[in-house]
Amino acid sequence: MSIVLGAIADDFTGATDLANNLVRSGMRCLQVIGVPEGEIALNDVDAVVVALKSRSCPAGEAVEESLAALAWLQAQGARQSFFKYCSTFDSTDAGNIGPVADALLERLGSTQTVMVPAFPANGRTVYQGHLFVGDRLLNESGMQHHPLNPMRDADLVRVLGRQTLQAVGLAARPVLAAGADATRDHLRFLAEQGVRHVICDTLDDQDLEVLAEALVDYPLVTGGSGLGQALPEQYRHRGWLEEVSEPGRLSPSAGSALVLSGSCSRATLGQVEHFLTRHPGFALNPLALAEGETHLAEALAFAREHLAAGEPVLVYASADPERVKAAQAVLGVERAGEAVEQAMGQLARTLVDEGVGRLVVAGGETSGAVVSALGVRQLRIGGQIDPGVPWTQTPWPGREAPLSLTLKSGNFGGKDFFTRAFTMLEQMTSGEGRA
Ligand SMILES: Nc1ncnc2c1ncn2[C@@H]1O[C@H](COP(=O)(O)OP(=O)(O)O)[C@@H](O)[C@H]1O
Ligand SMILES: O=C(O)[C@@H](O)C(=O)COP(=O)(O)O
Repeated sequence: MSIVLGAIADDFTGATDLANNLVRSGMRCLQVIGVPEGEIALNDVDAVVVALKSRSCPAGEAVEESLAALAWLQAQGARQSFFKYCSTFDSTDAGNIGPVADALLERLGSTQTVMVPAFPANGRTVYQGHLFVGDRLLNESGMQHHPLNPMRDADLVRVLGRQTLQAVGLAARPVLAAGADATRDHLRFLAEQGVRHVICDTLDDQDLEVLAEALVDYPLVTGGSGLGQALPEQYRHRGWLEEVSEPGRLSPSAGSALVLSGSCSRATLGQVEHFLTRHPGFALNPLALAEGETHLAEALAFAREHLAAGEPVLVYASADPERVKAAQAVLGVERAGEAVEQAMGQLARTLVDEGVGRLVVAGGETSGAVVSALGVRQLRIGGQIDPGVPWTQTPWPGREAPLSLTLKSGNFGGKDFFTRAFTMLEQMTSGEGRA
């Protein structure tokens, strides 16, 4: 059976975010980790999201992996391709959004794509090409301190212009306000001028609907998960989707509850603080991790003791910008990040093997490290905890219950996310309050 949408996500939390919105809009969606090596069963699947860890790697690698994902998705008959990146446009002047979008367009033999990072439900909007997080410009939102890709410019036409040699244009709000036909005309006009990448303003869900209608025939669209919320309705109009009930049903969960947090984003820092007022937590220090095995062994011992007592436990490296800078000053940006990511991967592997069955991971890169260490290949998408963050499940060898896993984008989720996630899983899997 052919799929309708083939998506390539540049990180794992972003992939579940997109998959979550597709499921909520009625698509049957499978998330795979990396490009599948062989055949996989795609009966009753409308969309596949291939999760890559290509946001912060060298641009050449990101291009190569994204093209491999595209080839696989096309082999599954995808009618439309979607390159998913962060709603805060996480990238640097070296890429990877520009180089990957250029390569995908070229491979698809297409001349234009759009950039729609907005996710209004989570406060990400674009006006006159400028990205806002809530009421702040991107470069004043906290994202200017991101450990790997500090976002110091909110003007996306300018940001993308530094990542590609191709012409970058804008579809501004007045065009969208005039409707889908006017938007299509504007895009065509820009294409005639040789504009390959069009940054699209988006203030609300209605703008996303206009964009989805104007873009349903584009071979490639790019952006955040907001567009993923609006496209399924257009596929339905075309008769490409069957009506399904409960696309996001989960199985009963079991096992102890662990939170691993490597995100230093503002929302996560608040969630860590909130969790620590109620439950135990161990703070990982990247400098101590780089010195040898002792610090990690202490973290493991701490987690084991509290998990054995039946408590949910948090292990976190999340720290404010000053502490992140201090660690980076000694180890360098990459080594500091790697030290934390490696530790998170080892903690996850060991503790899941020992009986953790419900795991929340905060941070995109961190989730990539954890999911890779666990060797997870596919995720079934369940109900939503907060916008952009669903519970997911994957079979776990030797256990009847699957491993329940949440990959939380750094900046998503309410203050009580870490505690509420476990309560909501209970409700979702016992049949009450399914999202
Ligand atoms: N205390 C710290 N010092 C330096 N780097 C850190 C620290 N804690 C986490 N990191 C690194 O910061 C990066 C955070 O990125 P990520 O997990 O994608 O979070 P987010 O989703 O907020 O972007 C990871 O590479 C992580 O290992
Ligand atoms: O679009 C988004 O904001 C998210 O889906 C996403 O990609 C977040 O990435 P991280 O904050 O790095 O988890």
